[in-house]
Amino acid sequence: MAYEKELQVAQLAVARAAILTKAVFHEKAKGTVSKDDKSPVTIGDFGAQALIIAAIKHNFPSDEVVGEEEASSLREQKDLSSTIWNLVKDVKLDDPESDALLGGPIRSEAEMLDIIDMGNSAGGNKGRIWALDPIDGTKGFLRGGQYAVCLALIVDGDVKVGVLGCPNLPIDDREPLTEDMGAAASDAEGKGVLFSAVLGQGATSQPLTRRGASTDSTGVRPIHVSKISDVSEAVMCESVEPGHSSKGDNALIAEKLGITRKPVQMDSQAKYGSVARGAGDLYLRLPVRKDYIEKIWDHAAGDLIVREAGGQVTDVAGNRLNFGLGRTLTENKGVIAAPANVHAQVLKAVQEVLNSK
Ligand SMILES: Nc1ncnc2c1ncn2[C@@H]1O[C@H](COP(=O)(O)O)[C@@H](O)[C@H]1OP(=O)(O)O
Ligand SMILES: [Mg+2]
Ligand SMILES: [Mg+2]
Ligand SMILES: [Mg+2]
Repeated sequence: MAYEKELQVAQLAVARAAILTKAVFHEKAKGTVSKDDKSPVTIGDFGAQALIIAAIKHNFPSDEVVGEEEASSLREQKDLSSTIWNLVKDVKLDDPESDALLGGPIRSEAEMLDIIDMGNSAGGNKGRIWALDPIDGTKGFLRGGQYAVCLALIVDGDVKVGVLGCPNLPIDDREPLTEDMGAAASDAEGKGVLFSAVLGQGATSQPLTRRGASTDSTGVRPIHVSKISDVSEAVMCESVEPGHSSKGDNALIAEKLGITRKPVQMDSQAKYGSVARGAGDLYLRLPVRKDYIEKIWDHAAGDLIVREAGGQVTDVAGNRLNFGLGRTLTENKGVIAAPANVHAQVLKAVQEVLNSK
């Protein structure tokens, strides 16, 4: 099968990075610093980026990576850098065979910083480029909500492989979303799911932990978007952060579609995963600020996983997301993810609301 090795490496790399993010999730001090754009980054984000890029470069040395984080602030803050190194150097998968496939441990703190900076590809529509968000939903991660470790392989501008590790979502695909899902999340028993897709091969879910090359049963299940026919019964997913997408527009769209259930708010691409397995029906992300351009690492894996599960993903104009234009989605505004049979109806309602403003 095409992209078999890429999928295996991506799944194991995300699972290994999630061991680190889960450890940081339970710590009070998460080593948070503020980036130039005022958004937070933690020791978990840096550590996960190092582990995942190391695994990619070990297996596919000439591939490029568009990663969210960079190491410049760490080179100036020795304490922070050594805290991250102390976490990174000890992380390994249960299964030695799988660990070896990822190239084993990173050798030194200096090498770790250089690896983090290998996420500096400019992106584009030529060649093999991985899009990496080591922790998507950092604000949720800090708040104790949902977050996701996100990795996708883009070849000549087209997403071919997508993997989302969601440590705080239920393993069970059938568990309904609850209104407080995004608020007090945990990674206790029964939590932690890994969503995956390869273009043309469908989408799956499986438990995020206790997996590896020698595990007999990895519990891989095919997933599908919901079979909703009456859109008024839809469960809508949206961001927690009011600055990331317009809740006011979502409320007007819901009203137009006759949706009466309150939207489920959760951070990160966990929303794409939830729609892909039919736990939620719709994911709407309408811009708040006209000047914000979405980043490819915030959407590449989720876009493929939803489409391979039978959904459709477009921007507010009805165009597919274009991942071949660099590090950002310069041609797209907003995101609408929905089962294919209701997407047109939802898009129409979105456009009516936006045009009436
Ligand atoms: N103004 C904005 N509009 C839309 N998305 C944003 C905005 N500011 C930050 N983001 C990004 O939204 C993502 C989280 O989305 P959600 O709220 O749905 O979980 C984060 O990756 C975050 O980027 P960053 O990682 O730089 O904070
Ligand atoms: Mg993100
Ligand atoms: Mg991030
Ligand atoms: Mg961030």
